[in-house]
Amino acid sequence: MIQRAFSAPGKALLVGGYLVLDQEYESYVVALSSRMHSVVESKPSDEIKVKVISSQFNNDTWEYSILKNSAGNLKPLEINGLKNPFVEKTILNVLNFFNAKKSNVNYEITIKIFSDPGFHSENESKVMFNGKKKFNFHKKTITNVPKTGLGSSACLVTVLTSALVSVFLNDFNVNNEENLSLIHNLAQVAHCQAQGKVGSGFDVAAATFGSILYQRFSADLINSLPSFEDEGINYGEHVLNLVNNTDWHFTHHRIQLPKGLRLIMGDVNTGSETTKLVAKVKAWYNDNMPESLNVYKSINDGNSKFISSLTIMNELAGSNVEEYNLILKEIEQGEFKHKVLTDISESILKIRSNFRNISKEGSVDIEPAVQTELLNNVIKQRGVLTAMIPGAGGYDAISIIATNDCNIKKSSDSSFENVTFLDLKQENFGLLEEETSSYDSFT
Ligand SMILES: Nc1ncnc2c1ncn2[C@@H]1O[C@H](COP(=O)(O)OP(=O)(O)O)[C@@H](O)[C@H]1O
Ligand SMILES: C[C@@](O)(CCOP(=O)(O)OP(=O)(O)O)CC(=O)O
Repeated sequence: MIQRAFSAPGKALLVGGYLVLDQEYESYVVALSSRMHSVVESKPSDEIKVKVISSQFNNDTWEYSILKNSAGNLKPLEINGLKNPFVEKTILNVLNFFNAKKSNVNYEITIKIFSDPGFHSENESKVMFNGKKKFNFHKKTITNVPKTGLGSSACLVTVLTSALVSVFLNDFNVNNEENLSLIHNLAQVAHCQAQGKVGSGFDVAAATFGSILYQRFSADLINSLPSFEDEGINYGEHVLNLVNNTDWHFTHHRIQLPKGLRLIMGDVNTGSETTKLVAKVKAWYNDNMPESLNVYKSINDGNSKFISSLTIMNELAGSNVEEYNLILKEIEQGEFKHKVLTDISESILKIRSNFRNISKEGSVDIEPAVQTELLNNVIKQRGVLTAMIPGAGGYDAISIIATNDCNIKKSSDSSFENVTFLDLKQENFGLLEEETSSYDSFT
């Protein structure tokens, strides 16, 4: 019996919301310290069986036997009729990929999934700690526990893909770029199919590669895959070709917040539906061409200035410690004189004001008035460099970049009453291999 374990981080899109859906624009994606985990056990067998257990959610279990159709494709069938499209599409793509590679896929595989507290509401959950890791156990099934918006499905698909790949690829190594790219490509395909749409994929990219500057792949890559059910199609061959032999032309440059700064995430708790927001913004964009293109260009100018200013800060932290410490002091004192600080703060204000215009013109709550008021109060606090609504915006969350010593979390300001500051930090790395013993005693 072989055992291995993997983990992948959640995400926050600090700049690049909506624009990242277009291949032309660059976005700044931060990986977060909340991780999803998979622990995989496998043994050779006469038939393929895959069991996925998510014991934190009322012992949710999905058990698949595999059917071979007339074209030789492998189709997972949940034996109790239970549905988890993310699990099913992951199994389907990984199995058919390795089947097309002529690898032996005859294994009995059991994968346990664990998810760090940040992904779901902690209400009514019971905390279990085994001395190494802490997980919340809920009385409800996964679909009935409210999410916080860190991208649970992308992390699930990424760690599940890694668990399965590690069974079929003996020397699978998360530090090998080629292996990482295999996980990324397979996970993007499965995630898009399970979601029923091709999003920008920044969440799967962050789960795999960590904090990155991200520019998307072309949606056509995934849209051009034939349907699994198409007659006479060898689906695995197509996946193999797409995943292994196609250049995806996407960017994932590693980034890191400048030294002395940290990310604070505030959960606002009401929630918004990304799909509806995206549909409204697309409608606004198309109805308002060519002015809408100018608005996007203006947002992109803000995004680029934000990104290049953080690069300048990172460089200064290495090359001129004295000047850098003065910059940090200016943030602490709330008096921005250095150009890099005024550039960062102005770039985010510019992005926000453009999104407020889109919100008004397109009747879409990207930065609703309550969030504007909240962010305006946040950026007045000492130690705060800037703050924004991450991702699609709406009523979900706010992100704050602040100094390590900033104590906004302890502020008694009544405008922060409805904000829950999450116990999270920025994380550099994406997919990691973990010690299997870290999960001992969790069932
Ligand atoms: N810990 C988990 N165990 C099993 N399935 C999970 C887990 N976390 C997420 N999922 C799957 O992902 C789905 C949520 O995906 P989605 O609605 O896209 O939310 P998110 O924005 O968090 O990715 C769940 O309904 C379930 O199918
Ligand atoms: C609008 C977007 O560009 C960003 C959405 O970011 P969120 O972090 O809000 O995402 P979800 O987890 O999917 O709700 C859509 C996209 O890039 O797919």
